[in-house]
Amino acid sequence: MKISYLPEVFTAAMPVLEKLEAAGYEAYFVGGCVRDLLIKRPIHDVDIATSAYPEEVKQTFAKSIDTGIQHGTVTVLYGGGSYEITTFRTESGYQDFRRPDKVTFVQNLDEDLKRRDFTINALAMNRQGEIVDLFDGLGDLDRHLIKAVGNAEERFHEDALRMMRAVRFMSQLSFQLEGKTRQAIVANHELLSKISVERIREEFVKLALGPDSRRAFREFLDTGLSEECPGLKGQKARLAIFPDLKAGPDEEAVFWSLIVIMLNLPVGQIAAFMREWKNSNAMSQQVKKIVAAFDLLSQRAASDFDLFAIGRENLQAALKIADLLGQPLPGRSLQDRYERLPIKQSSELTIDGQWLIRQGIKPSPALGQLLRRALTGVVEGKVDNDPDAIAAFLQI
Ligand SMILES: Nc1ccn([C@@H]2O[C@H](COP(=O)(O)OP(=O)(O)OP(=O)(O)O)[C@@H](O)[C@H]2O)c(=O)n1
Ligand SMILES: [Mg+2]
Repeated sequence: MKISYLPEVFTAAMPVLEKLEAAGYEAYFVGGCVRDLLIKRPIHDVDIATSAYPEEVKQTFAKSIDTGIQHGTVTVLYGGGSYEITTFRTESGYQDFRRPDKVTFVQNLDEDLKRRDFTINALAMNRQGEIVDLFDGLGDLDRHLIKAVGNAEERFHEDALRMMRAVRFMSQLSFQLEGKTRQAIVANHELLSKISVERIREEFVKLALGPDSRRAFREFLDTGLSEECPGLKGQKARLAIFPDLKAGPDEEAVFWSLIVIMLNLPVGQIAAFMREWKNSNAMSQQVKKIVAAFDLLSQRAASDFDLFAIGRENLQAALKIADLLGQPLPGRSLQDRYERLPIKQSSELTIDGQWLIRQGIKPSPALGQLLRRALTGVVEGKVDNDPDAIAAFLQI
């Protein structure tokens, strides 16, 4: 198979392949970029595999960075682009199910492709646009299958994260798991516990935000993978709501909030759960606010001040969650009410503490209460946002 028309990301990278070939080495585009080209997905970056050793790659180009030189990867800066160039390699050892004990460089592309995870990711393309397909990755692209290269058990023992990658690709590509690959995940799901949470999280979030996340999440539960994830052990029944959502989440904060809501976590446990997953404090704070907003809106009629305190973005996220869960909330009218609020931020209030002091109020808890009354009054439309009107309203 030969591709006649190549997108710009590839043509821009051609001189890199040419330079390596001119220096006497073999060089190919490999992995996700070739897969995405063939199924017409947007391509973010291209990866290059070569017979040149890292030192030789560095000698071929003027500018390079040792990004992962111990694994054979050099990042080359060329013609305004940046390219990861990895020496053909095979890996051996894998005592810990995540990193090869040693990387062995090999002299041909075939050996390199053999140790890759899935057939659809084990494709290479040369400078002429010819596809190298040793494991019928093209057939699996047609059949919409995620299938391990060679023996699935071996591939998952080499790197257990690949089991998460399998369900992540299901979601992103709307593919199915091939039978033996699926069986190998079921049989080996416990190996995932050896993998760092950061790496698992990255795949989990990609799964959640992919177009087919609900079906992929079902497999994440059914294969046992969820049992190896922070805070999800023994929670299959609760998480089983996810595949029945009206649609998948389209934002990370909405996704984590949904998980927290499905798990029915008390407010006090949200931060610890988010930390276990190595989420940022900012994400954790955002999720806490969205979940609190969702709880409030589900439990009682929100006042204008409630809406003000929730804020536009968290309101939208909470309403989105209610919609995905099929819990009817009067979303439109709540949003309309929010948009009609006289002010959206405390800073928009025309008075502040200093102003109250100038009116003769002493710095004290009472001053704070006055300020709060002024803010509530303005937000709820009981008084105009004007110092004179507020002074009369507060009777000062
Ligand atoms: N655990 C892994 C990770 C990666 N790879 C190989 O390395 C390539 C590049 O990896 P990566 O960029 O992580 O994944 P992509 O398949 O390119 O997917 P994405 O579009 O998310 O980058 C993969 O296609 C695959 O051939 C692998 O065999 N095993
Ligand atoms: Mg990639």
